[in-house]
Amino acid sequence: MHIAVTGNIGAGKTTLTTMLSKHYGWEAQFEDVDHNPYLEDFYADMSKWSFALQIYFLGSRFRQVKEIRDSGKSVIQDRTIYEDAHIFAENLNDMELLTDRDFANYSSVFHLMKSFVSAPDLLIYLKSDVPNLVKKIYKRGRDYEASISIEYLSKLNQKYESWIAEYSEGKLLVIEVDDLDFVERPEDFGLILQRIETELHGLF
Ligand SMILES: Nc1ncnc2c1ncn2[C@@H]1O[C@H](COP(=O)(O)OP(=O)(O)O)[C@@H](O)[C@H]1O
Ligand SMILES: Nc1ncnc2c1ncn2[C@H]1C[C@H](O)[C@@H](COP(=O)(O)O)O1
Repeated sequence: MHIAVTGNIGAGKTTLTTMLSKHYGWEAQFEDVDHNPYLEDFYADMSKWSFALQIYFLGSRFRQVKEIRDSGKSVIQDRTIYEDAHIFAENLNDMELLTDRDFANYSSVFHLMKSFVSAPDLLIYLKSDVPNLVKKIYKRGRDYEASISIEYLSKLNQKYESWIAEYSEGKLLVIEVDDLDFVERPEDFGLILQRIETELHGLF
């Protein structure tokens, strides 16, 4: 079984992925952030590093998808390959931080990879508004993320909303995280578990 958690920067994906992995005994796959060779440079100069970062994330995410398929285990994945292309790369192109030529080159590699990728059995979208994302990014305190602008987060949120509205690759669960505190309130975490179990009925 393949479960994926999707959502904007700071929505709580890593936190929820960790909690669900412990609760259900699913293997967790996290994003390549701490050892990412481009992320810090990207935030310092997006236009210069956007193509290199996108190719890096695409490769890293494709490797994860392959591992999930080969392992035969139940895996929960923190962010999907779809978001790299449909949210981040597209947004960078819209913002003219990724040239049309580089975006076309990137997209052709992405579409080739996508033909080898199966959608997760369940996609859990953590929906959050920009002020709450800002608070959580600040709380997490990664120095290089201090330069993330409200404009950047808002554009990403718009992309998420459009992409989720059209998502039809598999089961989808939308969780409005701003109304919940699944970290401090066990009853809120319980609500999320209930909704997951309803969606995955028959697969457990
Ligand atoms: N429901 C929540 N309640 C309180 N703090 C949260 C919650 N979800 C996430 N956080 C905190 O917000 C920050 C960002 O969360 P994280 O899981 O890293 O988000 P993401 O992986 O989506 O970027 C972390 O400091 C985390 O502890
Ligand atoms: N494809 C991506 N392009 C640009 N930035 C990305 C991409 N994937 C992840 N990121 C960034 C956003 C955050 O700064 C870190 C970690 O993501 P998070 O949503 O906090 O788990 O990587």
